Amino acid sequence: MPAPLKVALLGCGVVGTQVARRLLEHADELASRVGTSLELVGIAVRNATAPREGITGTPLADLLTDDAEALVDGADVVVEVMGGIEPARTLILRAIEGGASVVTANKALLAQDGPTLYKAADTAGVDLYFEAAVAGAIPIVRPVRESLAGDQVQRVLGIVNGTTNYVLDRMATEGLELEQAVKEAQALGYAEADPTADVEGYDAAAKAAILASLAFHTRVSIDDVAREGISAVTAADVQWAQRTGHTIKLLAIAERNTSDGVAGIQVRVHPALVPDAHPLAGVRGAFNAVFVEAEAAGELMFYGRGAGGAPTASAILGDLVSVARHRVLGGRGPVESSYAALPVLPADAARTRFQVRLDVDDRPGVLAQVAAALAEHDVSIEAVRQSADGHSADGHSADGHSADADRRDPTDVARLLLTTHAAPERALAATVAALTDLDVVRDVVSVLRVEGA
Ligand SMILES: NC(=O)c1ccc[n+]([C@@H]2O[C@H](COP(=O)([O-])OP(=O)(O)OC[C@H]3O[C@@H](n4cnc5c(N)ncnc54)[C@H](O)[C@@H]3O)[C@@H](O)[C@H]2O)c1
Ligand SMILES: N[C@@H](CCO)C(=O)O
Ligand code: NA
Repeated sequence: MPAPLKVALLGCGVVGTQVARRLLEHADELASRVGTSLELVGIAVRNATAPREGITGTPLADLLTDDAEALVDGADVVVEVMGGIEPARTLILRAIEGGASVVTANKALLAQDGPTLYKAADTAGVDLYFEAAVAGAIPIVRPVRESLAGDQVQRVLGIVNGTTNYVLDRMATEGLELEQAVKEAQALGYAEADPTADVEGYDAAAKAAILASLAFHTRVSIDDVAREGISAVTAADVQWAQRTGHTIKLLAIAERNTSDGVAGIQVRVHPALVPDAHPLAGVRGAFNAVFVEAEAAGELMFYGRGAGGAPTASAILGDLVSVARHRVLGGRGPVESSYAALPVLPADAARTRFQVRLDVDDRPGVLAQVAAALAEHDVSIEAVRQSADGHSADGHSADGHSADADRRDPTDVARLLLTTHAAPERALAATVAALTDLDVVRDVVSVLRVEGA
């Protein structure tokens, strides 16, 4: 057998602990798969003497060090699971320049500065692998980067944040308001104490940028992603979605599109109504799924656990075996593919269907005025549903935050639910402004995009 490969682990938190344990527990099998043994030479942490569950009292404790730089120097493979931009970026670049291959789970860094890492890896002739950075355990980076390398991806629709999927699922199944569901997610350890990165869609936007770069052979950074989180989604939105045969999901969307004659791509993250018949609607709890539409392959769906120590470690160790095999047998994995350099089109040019809920005066001619406002902006109505007095059939208030409407005589209020045909986002924004200005419209209660239809 060739000489053992020296593996340096940066970070020993949720993911790092599981990577270290599995490296130790499955050492013999991993050696057989790689063609030589993987020797964990050290684990860099902030405080090497602090007690750690799963590490203290095991042989792994002796490997802890707070000198990450010294650990990186001399390693054959560096596994970065510390997270954050710095010092992760500097350490990864140091590893690459020293000739080590790198495996990272760091979506934030890749979405902000991926090209710098790719370029360094290319110059040094080493591998940069990152399966764990998108949708944890689910193989999606490799399928898009390799299995679909001969196809033309048209669209990627992903549920790539487990925390928000759990929150929306609890709102749908238990009728919880967002705040209660987020508290539950925190109690279960899905959401952080500060849930902003998940709830406001930043985590999903980083993953969307990475997926879009791979799918469309184009550099896409997190700054190119139009982002809207789930903080405005109410229990009433979720109930109305259910009544119309939809489920609300936070989607990461990357698609080919044309705007003003320019062919490019659009990348966005926002809550959307997904028809119950679509496979993404059935993704429950904290699970993730990525739905890919490709020219020749057709529709594909990748499903599984997008987070958690052991599932994420599975993706890391798969990458580790791959890059280690390259060091044993020669050769390299894929390098950055950004030849297409497609323009990232403005977010307001995206074409989608919309569902708009309105409280209007319940009297003759109102529907005609509403329809005229849509027609004026070239937005075509697919369906209209009306319920009198703003209350749902089951007798509960269907809105919950329209204080103005509640103060008026409820008998002269009608709730309209309009579904549009596909329309450009900017036309819809203009339509909503026009509807808000109409005297007969009391409140535009919610506007939600419909995807996957
Ligand atoms: N937790 C998940 O389910 C999950 C899923 C997919 C990807 N990821 C990614 O994996 C990475 C790690 O996530 P985690 O949940 O294990 O994080 P964590 O906070 O549990 O662990 C981070 C570890 O890195 C160490 N660390 C941080 N800064 C350091 C520094 N400056 N010097 C030395 N050590 C330092 C900490 O001591 C800790 O051991 C992140 O990039 C995250 O986005 C996590
Ligand atoms: N916080 C992420 C997991 C790490 O990407 C999620 O909820 O899916
Ligand atoms: Na993955």
